[in-house]
Amino acid sequence: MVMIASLCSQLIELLTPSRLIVFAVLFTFASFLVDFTRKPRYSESLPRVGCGVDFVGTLKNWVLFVTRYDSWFSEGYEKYSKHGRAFVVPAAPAHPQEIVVPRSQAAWMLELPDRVLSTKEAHRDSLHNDYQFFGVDDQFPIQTIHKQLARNIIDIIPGVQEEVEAAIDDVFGKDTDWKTVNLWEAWLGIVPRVTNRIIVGARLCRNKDFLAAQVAFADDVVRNSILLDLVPRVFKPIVAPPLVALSNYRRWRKSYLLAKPLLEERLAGFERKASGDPAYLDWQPPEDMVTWLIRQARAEGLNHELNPEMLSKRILPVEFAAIHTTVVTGFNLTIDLLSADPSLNVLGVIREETAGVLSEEESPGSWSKQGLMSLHRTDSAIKESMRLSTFARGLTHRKVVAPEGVTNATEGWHAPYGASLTLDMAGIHHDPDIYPDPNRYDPWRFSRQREEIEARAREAAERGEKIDPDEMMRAMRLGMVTTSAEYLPFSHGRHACPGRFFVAHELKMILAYLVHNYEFKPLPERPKPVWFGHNQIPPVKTTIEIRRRKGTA
Ligand code: HEM
Repeated sequence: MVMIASLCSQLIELLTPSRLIVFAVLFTFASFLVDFTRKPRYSESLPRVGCGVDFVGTLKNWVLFVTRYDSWFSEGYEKYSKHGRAFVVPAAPAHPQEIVVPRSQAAWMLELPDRVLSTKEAHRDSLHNDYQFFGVDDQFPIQTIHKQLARNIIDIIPGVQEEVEAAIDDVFGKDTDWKTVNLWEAWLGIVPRVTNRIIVGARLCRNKDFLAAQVAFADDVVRNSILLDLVPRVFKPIVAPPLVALSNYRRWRKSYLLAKPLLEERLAGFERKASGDPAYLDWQPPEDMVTWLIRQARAEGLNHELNPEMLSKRILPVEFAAIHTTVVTGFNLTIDLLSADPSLNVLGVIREETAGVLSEEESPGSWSKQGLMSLHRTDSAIKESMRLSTFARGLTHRKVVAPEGVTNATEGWHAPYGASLTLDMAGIHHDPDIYPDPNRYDPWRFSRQREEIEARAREAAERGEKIDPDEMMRAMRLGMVTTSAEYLPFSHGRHACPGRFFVAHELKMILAYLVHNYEFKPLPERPKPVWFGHNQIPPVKTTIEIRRRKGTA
């Protein structure tokens, strides 16, 4: 006993604060090394960018990843991707390095089945889903959006238009004097509300506390992902739970309590209608994601899905996928439009096009799907901004989940289980061989091509001829919702964003309402974003000068 006590006191004497610090640093370093040895190893034949693969090079890569990631990609794009070769780019310390697949092999990558290359597992690793979304699998709500959103788009347009107009009036006001507005905050005032119109419906989408909790949850997911990327894998089960409990859990709980009455009411409505309650025979639930989730769970007999708590957790991944992506897209679009070449009169052209179509709608002033789809120039201005102003280096990530790995037959390299594959969206979008003058915002880049093909078709028709059907097909494929290996903001292939049809309508309605009801002062130059690892931090302090047009209030 005496011996143990004396050993303990000797130990305590040894543990000075400086020794404790050294011990913590060594332990963290050793953990990174253990992580490193467990990471997938790539073929020697794959070229690499960054500071090298030896010990010192790896350490440098981990540190410089934050500031050099974008330039490493650019270097690799020029040296390898443009020549149809894959290359390896360093990643954050806790992640395997990424194999950047060239555009010429995008089809190969995207057509491999999910049991070989998984989107779900790639997102799970990058967002640390198991911790951040409370271990609730995200595939059920993702399937709901895939199956239901595009199918219901015609029915949701009137509600979305109503919400767009009310949100913009609230954010920018009806005062006809010039005022200065923070642009990021403005988009945060519009998008979460409009998006939630299709997630939780008209009542809750206007509840400011509910929206604030959802936005804060999404912010926390992003921040925690960045932090957890820097933590060695062995520490994650220790670090992640308190981090998530302190932030994500609190936000979710707040949004859950606010949504609970609505969710209970909706669940009861379905129950009572199904049980033949006479008061509910004519009851029709609003078409929103809550309804779609309940319908899908009932159809599949998934009773554990049918409670308010689960429903409120199910909407979290969709809120996350939908809100910040749309906010940053709308934000970039506004600064691209306001810093565009004034001689193009972009806002004037959009005003003219949207006014023309809106006045010819079956119910003038109310958008229809057909009307929105015929806004070719407005579509082009948005699409061009999404091409130019990429907010991440790439958005298409896949993880190798086949135990035997995957072999690329074209080049002969092998990617083992756990390897990470990605497409270089920013490299492709800024390649002059694909998009001439790629760094210029050319709002009519896509509509010009469409109009040229349509003009040729008209001239051919006048001569009693037809143009090549492939040409007409090409014109139809120039819209912003058509994805391809050359246009990747919504990714491409079977996991391409299922929200893009809604986003296209939403952004066009927002833009139309803004240009009809407000005037803007141009920006002298486009504010610049900053790269942080694979993401861009938008210039969120940007302000714009805006005033309500007289006679529109
Ligand atoms: C401008 C706004 C948006 C952009 C740029 C965007 C982009 C993307 C991208 C790049 C992906 C990844 C696809 C892949 O891994 O291959 C994705 C997935 C997804 N997005 Fe969007 N998104 C936007 C808005 C939305 C909205 C509004 C919703 C829902 C209302 C939504 C729902 C989803 C879902 C559910 C997935 C997962 C698809 C799957 O894994 O199969 N997104 N989005």
